[in-house]
Amino acid sequence: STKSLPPGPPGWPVIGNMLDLGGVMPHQTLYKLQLRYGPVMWLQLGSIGTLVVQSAKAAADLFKSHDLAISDRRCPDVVKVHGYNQGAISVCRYGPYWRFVRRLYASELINKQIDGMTVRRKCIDDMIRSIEEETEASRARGGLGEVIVWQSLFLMTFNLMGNLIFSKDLLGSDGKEGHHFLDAMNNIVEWAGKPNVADFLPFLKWVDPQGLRRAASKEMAQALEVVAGFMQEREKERCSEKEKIERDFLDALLESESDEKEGKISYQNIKIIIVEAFFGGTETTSSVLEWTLTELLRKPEIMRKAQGELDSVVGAKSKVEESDIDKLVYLQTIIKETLRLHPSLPLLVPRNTLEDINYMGYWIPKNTQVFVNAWAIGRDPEFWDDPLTFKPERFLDANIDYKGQIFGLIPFGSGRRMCVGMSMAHRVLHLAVASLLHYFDWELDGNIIPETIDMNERSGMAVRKLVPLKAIPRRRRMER
Ligand code: HEM
Repeated sequence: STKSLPPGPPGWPVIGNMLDLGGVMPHQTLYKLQLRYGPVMWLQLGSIGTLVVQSAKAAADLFKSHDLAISDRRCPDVVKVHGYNQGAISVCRYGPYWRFVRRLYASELINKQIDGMTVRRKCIDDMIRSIEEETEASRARGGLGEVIVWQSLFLMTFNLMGNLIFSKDLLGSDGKEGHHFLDAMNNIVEWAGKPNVADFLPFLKWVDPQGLRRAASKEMAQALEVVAGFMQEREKERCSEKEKIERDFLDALLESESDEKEGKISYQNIKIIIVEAFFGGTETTSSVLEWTLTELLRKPEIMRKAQGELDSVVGAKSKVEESDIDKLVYLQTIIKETLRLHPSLPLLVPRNTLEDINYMGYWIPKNTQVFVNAWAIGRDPEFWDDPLTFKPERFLDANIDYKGQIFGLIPFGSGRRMCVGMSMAHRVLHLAVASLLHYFDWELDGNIIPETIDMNERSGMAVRKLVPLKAIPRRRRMER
């Protein structure tokens, strides 16, 4: 029995179970398949053997007993353009380069408390201002003041990364390069999100039958070129006498380029690490914010309760501060509940086994792709009561967090390769939701019944709402 693979649907010759993966939302297809095959499943995707893990118990066993063995990544073919898979820590091989860059990332980008706090404050204030401007513009056009919330949320996260990395807003009145960069990023994601037969049937790799690699290569070149422009500008500044006040992530990367003692990051890899930070830190966070507001608009009594808490903790202060977050206990449960039902990366980032493993009585060979379905695990009926209902109260008396040790809630993954940006995301999510509810009452157009809001998903850099949320913000606070 230790030599058998987990159960799974029978496959076709050559393509195996490729058709079982479904269309653009494989996490949903896999969730349905577990009804027949159980929470640990095997799929043969062309030549790639794939282990699928879909319950809290099975995830606990995997991460507790085999974390090191699953610390490598499986990287889609389109992501290999321009050496992206070698430079980006989310997809590079497990080893010394990954370790070195991850440490630098954590110390110089994610956990820079003081600078980070100032930047977060600025970007959240800009977000509130942009929502006010949008709503005023809508009223000026004779509308109800309705806004497409996503735009302001994404702008906030994009400019947050721009400020932490380059010390400037990339999207704004004069951000031409920022728009080029964003267009290229969106296009790469579109190409990378399309199922690519060359991933499953490697003999087709060199033919690139769908042209995905060629298209992604062109867009990646454009994104890297924009970053190269910023780097050249910075290098000139660094050579000049002008003294720079704050040291940002770009400075840290450029310094490490010549740091012989610790390791060395090539010029190309610096560009790749920067592109990756935008991929990792923007749409993931803004999609969770959009889902949070959506869930609150569907259940206005939960929104009112959160605002009641804000009134008692933040009171008449004009701004929510980061130091308030620990006291906003109900708000924290809302974020957890949103991440349970709407993890931005539902299958995490696919892993790859470094060796054969004996897992829950099954034999999993070396070089197996591993999908951990965090989306299905958040709906696991063995772990959660009434799993399909949005109910933040479930967390009030439960000691459950998302730091990767409670396996029913793993939106940031677990183990060595879990999200390095989690603590930044945690701060931004709480500060942003608290500010959105502190400044505004949110309403739907009177013709829309809350329960009928479209909850379908679309995939991109992260899984977000297919139909962007539209809502009417009404100012609660006069001062900002
Ligand atoms: C709500 C926001 C976010 C969510 C839900 C999220 C989720 C995830 C997940 C599921 C993984 C894969 C974990 C695994 O395989 O176990 C991951 C990896 C990663 N995330 Fe995030 N993330 C978020 C925000 C961020 C931010 C703000 C950054 C950086 C600025 C970031 C950078 C990364 C990187 C670099 C990795 C790769 C880590 C590695 O392979 O060692 N993420 N993230």
